[in-house]
Order: sequence, then C-alpha cells, then structure tokens
Amino acid sequence: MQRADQNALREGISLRSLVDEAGRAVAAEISSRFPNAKRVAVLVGPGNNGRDALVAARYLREEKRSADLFGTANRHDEIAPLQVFHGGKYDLVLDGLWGAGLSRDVEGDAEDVLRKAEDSGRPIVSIDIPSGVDGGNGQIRGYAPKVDLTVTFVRRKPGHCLLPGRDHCGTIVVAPIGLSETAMKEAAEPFEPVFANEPSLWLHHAATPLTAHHKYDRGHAVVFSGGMSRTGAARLAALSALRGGAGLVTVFSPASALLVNAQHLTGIMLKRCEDGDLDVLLEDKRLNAFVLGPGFGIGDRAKAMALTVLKAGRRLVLDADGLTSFRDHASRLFEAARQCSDSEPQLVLTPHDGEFARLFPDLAGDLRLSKVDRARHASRRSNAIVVLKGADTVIAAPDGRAAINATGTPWLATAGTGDVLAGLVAAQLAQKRPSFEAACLAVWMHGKAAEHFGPGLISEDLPHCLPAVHREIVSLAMDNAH
Ligand SMILES: NC(=O)C1=CN([C@@H]2O[C@H](COP(=O)(O)OP(=O)(O)OC[C@H]3O[C@@H](n4cnc5c(N)ncnc54)[C@H](OP(=O)(O)O)[C@@H]3O)[C@@H](O)[C@H]2O)[C@H](O)CC1
Ligand SMILES: [K+]
Repeated sequence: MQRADQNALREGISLRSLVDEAGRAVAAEISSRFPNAKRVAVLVGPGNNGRDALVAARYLREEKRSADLFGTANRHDEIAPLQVFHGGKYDLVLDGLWGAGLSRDVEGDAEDVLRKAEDSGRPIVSIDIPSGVDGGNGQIRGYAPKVDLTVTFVRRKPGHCLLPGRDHCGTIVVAPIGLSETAMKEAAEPFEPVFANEPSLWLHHAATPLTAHHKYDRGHAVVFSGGMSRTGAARLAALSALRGGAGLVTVFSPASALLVNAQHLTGIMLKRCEDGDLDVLLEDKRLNAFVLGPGFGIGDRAKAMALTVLKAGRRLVLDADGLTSFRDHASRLFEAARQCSDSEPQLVLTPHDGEFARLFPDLAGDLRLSKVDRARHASRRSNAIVVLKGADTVIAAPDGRAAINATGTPWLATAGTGDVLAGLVAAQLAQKRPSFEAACLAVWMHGKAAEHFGPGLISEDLPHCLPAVHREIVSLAMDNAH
C-alpha cells in the first residue's frame, strides 16, 4: 500500500481521492446489482478497507438507502460495536473489515459477525477481498465468509485467483480507481503483480491459422512415444497437438512400438526413433516443438533425449516421466535450458505437485511460499516456463511474470488430461507463439475444452472439444478488433 500511495501521490493523486473512487465504485456496483437492497449493514475495519466502506456508505445514503455502520475501531460515534449486528434486519451486508492489510487470523467478534452475516442468507459484498482471505496467497486466515460479490481495485490479487480464496470471492469486479499504468504496477503492493489467465494476456499472440498459407507455417510438433505397452499417452498428446493447431505432428516411436502406434494413427505421422536416431531426425529443422514424458518411462534415456532436443535449439515440453527422470539431476536440465540461444525460454515444465516436489524439493517444502511464489522461484531457477498444475494452475516465466488459471471443471482430475495439456502446449510452441503466452493459452484452452464437454469427461474427449474452443478464440479476437 505504501508504495502504491507514494506512486499515486507522485502522480498528483491523493490517497483520499483513491479511497473516494474505491468507495464510489463499491456503491455503484451495489446499486446496479442489488437495486432492491434498501437496508445495508456496513462492517467497518480499522484500515483503508474500512475507509472505503465509510465512503461507500456515504454514497449509498445519497441514493436513499440506509447504511448502518458496525466496526472494530472507534472511528466515529456512528459506528456500533460488532457484537450488536443482526443480519436479519438487513437486505445486504457490506464487508469492509480487512483487505490487503490483513496481517493475522480473523477471530473473536469479527469472526462471529462474519458468520452471522453468512447465516442470515443475505447477499454479502466484500470490498477488495473477503475479510480473512489473504490477498497474497489465497489462504484463509482464521475465518473468511463466502460472499456473493467482491469489488476489487486496479487488478486482481493472487488471493482472488488461487484456491481456496477464489471460492470465497463470488463474482469479482475489478474497478479502475484512477491509477495510471505506472502506479498500477505498484498498486498490488504488498503483492508482486500476478495476472488472471484471461484472453487479454495472450489474445494478440493467438493469431488464427487464417494467416498461415501452408501447414509448415503452423509448425511441426513431435511427441516421443513410450515402449510397446505404454503408447496411449503419447498418442493422446499428439492428437491434442494436432487439434491444438500445430500444422503437422509426428510420433517418434521406439522400433518395438511402431506397429501398435501405426495401428492407431491416421493424420499423425510416425517415425522410428531409437537411441542413435535422434540426432539424424533433428536435422529436419522444421521439427520445432517436442513433448517428452507421457508414458515414456523414467530413466537415462529420457534424460539423454531431452538434453539432445534442448541442445539442438528446439522447444521442449517436459512432462510426467520426463520430469521424474531428472529427479536427481535437475541442475543438468536447468543448465541446458540456460544455455539455449533462443531469447524465449525453450523449456516448458508441466508438473503436478508431486512431480514439482521431485525437481524442487526445497520449494515444495517451504510452507511460507504461495503456489505463485513456488512457481515463480522454480521458473527463475530452471530458466523454464513452469506450469504448476491443479484446479488453480499457475504459469510462471523466468522474468517474474505469473498467471493463475480459472478455466476448467472438476472432471479434469482424471487420467490422461495432463498428456493432453502437454500436447496443447507443444501446439502453441510449434506455432511460434512466445513461450509464456503459449503456455497460458494452452492451459486456458484445456480448461475451456473441459467446460465445453461438461460432466462425464475423460481425457480422450478433450481433443474433440478443441474446435469449439478455437471458435471461441476467433470470436474473442474479432470482438477485440472491433
Ligand atoms: N491502491 C490501492 O490498491 C488502494 C486500496 N485501498 C484499500 O485499502 C485497503 C488496504 O488498506 P490497509 O489500511 O493497508 O489495510 P486493511 O484495511 O486491510 O487493514 C489493516 C488494519 O487492520 C489491522 N488488522 C489486520 N489483520 C487483522 C485481523 N485479523 N484482526 C484485527 N486487525 C487486523 C491491521 O493491524 P496491524 O497491527 O497489522 O497494523 C491494520 O490496522 C485495500 O484492501 C483497499 O480496500 C484504498 O481504497 C486506496 C487505493
Ligand atoms: K474486505
């Protein structure tokens, strides 16, 4: 907050005017979304979140609504103690207890009043973030209500995007409050900037194949297959790469698995790739994005092939067995990624929590770090884009950018969906999109594909839902252009 305030002040914007804008925005949202809420209970905290609440109350009263104040601080006589609050008397509760300055657990009278507000069944609107949700990491400090609407300012904080905080926010509205881009960068203080993984982040890089004249313009992705009894995962990734937009896709298969792969591939090509073959195959410079890991098998072979691909200057998505293979040799992988000549990170790691802990045990074990912090540190250390998977997948880049994804459904928690994601990332890399945006786009599409399918999803369904997702992106891009 302090730095945000200083920045704003440097630009001639006073804290007072920011608070005024914030309170006005909250009142405006209440007016438009809850026009029948005539009696409002306003919970007022000791800091600027409470100041926003007082301003909102003033604007609500100007609209002939009643606004009764309850609070922790003796800011002025009109504020009644929290203990006397009765939710049943009101049409709506405005929560302005704590926002970005939450520094300890919510307990005692504050917890009681928030519970009473929830039990009343009346809509709750939170200023900035539901009181009790830690804006920096989405964790619940003591207690936090699940609210209907959260009105935040300038941009979302990590706590709005990460679980469990995300589940407490209800609908999130981001109100601009008169801060410029420069001040905006600091406004999320005390948190580092983080993005919600939304189309605005990557749409300008998601040019559709309309502009591509030839299949090679959309790149050539390669997926390494495992041995004879473990080929399905690679084919799933390969189909997803093709449906994801890569111009061509080839499965590199050990000789023993060629027949079984051949029986199941149609639009996807197949090449024999034994240990000695890779260098020769890499002479085809059109092969530009690789997936190694799904069903591949853990061991030296995976390591050697991954390092060869990186050394040849190709982009690589390392997933599943590919990640686990580097468990005791992570620094070799990170060093290879560092030495890549490309200005874009060449390596994308797509771990779930277990795989992450194998490559970054110290980060996984550090309970002070949020999921965003873990992904960010890992990305810096590995010189790779890190896609830390889960219901709130975090994508991080070595330069500090981080995005939290919100698309998807609980049905994604099923076998094989990770293979599909790896293929989708490779598809975006093959199309020469910048690595961070490629990963963000792929994660978004993956979740959207699941949303399109709905309940009963299994991983095989996902690639078939991708055309609908492409159509959605095209329509977003067209709306954006107008
Ligand atoms: N530029 C912007 O982003 C703007 C944000 N605005 C609003 O300001 C708040 C943040 O205000 P801040 O004053 O920094 O913090 P809070 O209002 O959240 O509360 C801090 C005070 O509360 C005490 N505290 C913290 N946690 C607890 C708790 N669990 N129980 C009791 N008391 C608590 C804290 O005490 P300390 O001992 O830690 O100092 C503080 O006294 C932001 O969320 C927006 O709503 C402005 O509108 C301007 C623009
Ligand atoms: K709040």
